[in-house]
Amino acid sequence: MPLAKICGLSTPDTLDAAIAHGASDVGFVFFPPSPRHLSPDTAAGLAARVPSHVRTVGVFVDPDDRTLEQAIAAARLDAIQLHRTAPDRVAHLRRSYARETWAAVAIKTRADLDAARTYLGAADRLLYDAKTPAGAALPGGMGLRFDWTLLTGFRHPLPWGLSGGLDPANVAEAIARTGAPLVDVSSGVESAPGAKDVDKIAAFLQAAAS
Ligand SMILES: O=C(O)c1ccccc1NCC(=O)[C@H](O)[C@H](O)COP(=O)(O)O
Repeated sequence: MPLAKICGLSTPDTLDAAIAHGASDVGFVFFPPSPRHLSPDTAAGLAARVPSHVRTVGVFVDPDDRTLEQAIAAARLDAIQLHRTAPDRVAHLRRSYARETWAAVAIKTRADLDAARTYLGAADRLLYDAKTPAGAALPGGMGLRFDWTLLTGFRHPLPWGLSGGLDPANVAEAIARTGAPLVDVSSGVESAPGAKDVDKIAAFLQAAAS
C-alpha cells in the first residue's frame, strides 16, 4: 500500500478524518494566496491533534527563512515541501532546518521530468505535480493532472510521490499505472476550493489502499 498525503487540511474534523482513514502524511499550506493557507497559530492547533505515526508536512512556495522558522516551530513539522524552489536553496533549507525535505517538481513534459535530477543530493523526496499555467496564482492544488506515461521507464533519482489531479475515482488506476510509492491529493477531496470533504477523504484513502 502506498503512502498517502492529504494536503491543505484546515479544520479539525477533516484532519481527524484523514488520520482515522489511514493517511501517512497531512499537509498544511503556508502560502497566503492559497484558499488553504494557515496562520502559524491555526497550524499549531491542528498539529496538536496529529499522532506521532502521521507526518506533518508544511507546504511552501520558495519561502523565506522567517516563514519557515515560524511554521516549523508552530506546527512542529516533520517535513517541508518546497514548490518553485531552486535546488541550491532546497539543499540549504534541508541543512538548516534538518527536516525531511520534499522538492515539488512541476511536470508537463519529459524535459520537466528530467529536471528532477537536479534535486539529487538536495532533497529527500521528489513530488511530481502537474505544472499549473503560466501566471497561475498557485503552483499546486488546482486539480490538474499530467501525462502519467511520462513516468514509464524513468529512473527516479530519489524516493518520489505522485500528485496532481488525483481523486477517489482515479487514484487506484494512478497507482497501478505508475507504481507510485506515495500519492498526494488536495482539491480532489474538496467540495469547494479550500473546503475538504470528510467523505471524499475517506473514499480517497480507501481507494489508495485497495
Ligand atoms: O494546495 C495549495 O493551495 C497549494 C498552494 C501552494 C503550493 C502548493 C499547494 N498544494 C500542493 C499540494 O501538495 C497539492 O496537494 C498538489 O498540488 C495536488 O493538488 P490537487 O491537484 O488539487 O490534488
